[in-house]
Amino acid sequence: MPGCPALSLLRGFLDDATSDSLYRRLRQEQAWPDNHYEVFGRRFTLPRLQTWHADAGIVYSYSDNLLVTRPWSALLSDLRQRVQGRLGAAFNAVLVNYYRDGDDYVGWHSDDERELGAQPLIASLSLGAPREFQFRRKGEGAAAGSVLLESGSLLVMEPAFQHDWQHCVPRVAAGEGRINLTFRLVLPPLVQG
Ligand SMILES: O=C(O)CCC(=O)C(=O)O
Ligand SMILES: [Fe+2]
Repeated sequence: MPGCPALSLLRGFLDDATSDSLYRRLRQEQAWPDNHYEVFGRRFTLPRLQTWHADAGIVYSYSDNLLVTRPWSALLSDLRQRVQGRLGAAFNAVLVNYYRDGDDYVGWHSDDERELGAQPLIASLSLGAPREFQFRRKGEGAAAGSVLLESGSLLVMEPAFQHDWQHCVPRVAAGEGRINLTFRLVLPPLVQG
């Protein structure tokens, strides 16, 4: 992708009708939790709704601190199959983000928790309203570039992306609802580096 060799975008990974119906079903079926959390005795509000689903036995510090691990629904399993089939990669967990409107966002971060290992491949499926995804090199202040994530697109974050770059989905005026699913492979404790 222009501006970032560690990102590639598969536009139209799912067609519009499929993406639209998946967005509606997920929005209804996910049993979204409240976005107020207490971590280490401090309350905070997450600026979006989230659910975390993983294979049995998977332990992830991020989810431990914040989220209950849920099983895979039939719908989520089906999406995992499709993404795995397309990329020829295995995933054992998915973080589902629901941006209710343009006020919901995710700030600058890398998905570089140690449970993902040194070479984390992360596949990110977007459904619903398009949102801008920005990226910058670690240690730099300004975005180096951005990409519009449209419904049905699959953004592939190559391993180097989490190592060298940060990303965010900023607030936007008058934005509509969007759901994003990031498929991850959480490594068992013994092989964490
Ligand atoms: O919503 C997106 O496109 C990105 C979500 C994200 O960065 C994450 O879940 O770690
Ligand atoms: Fe992320």
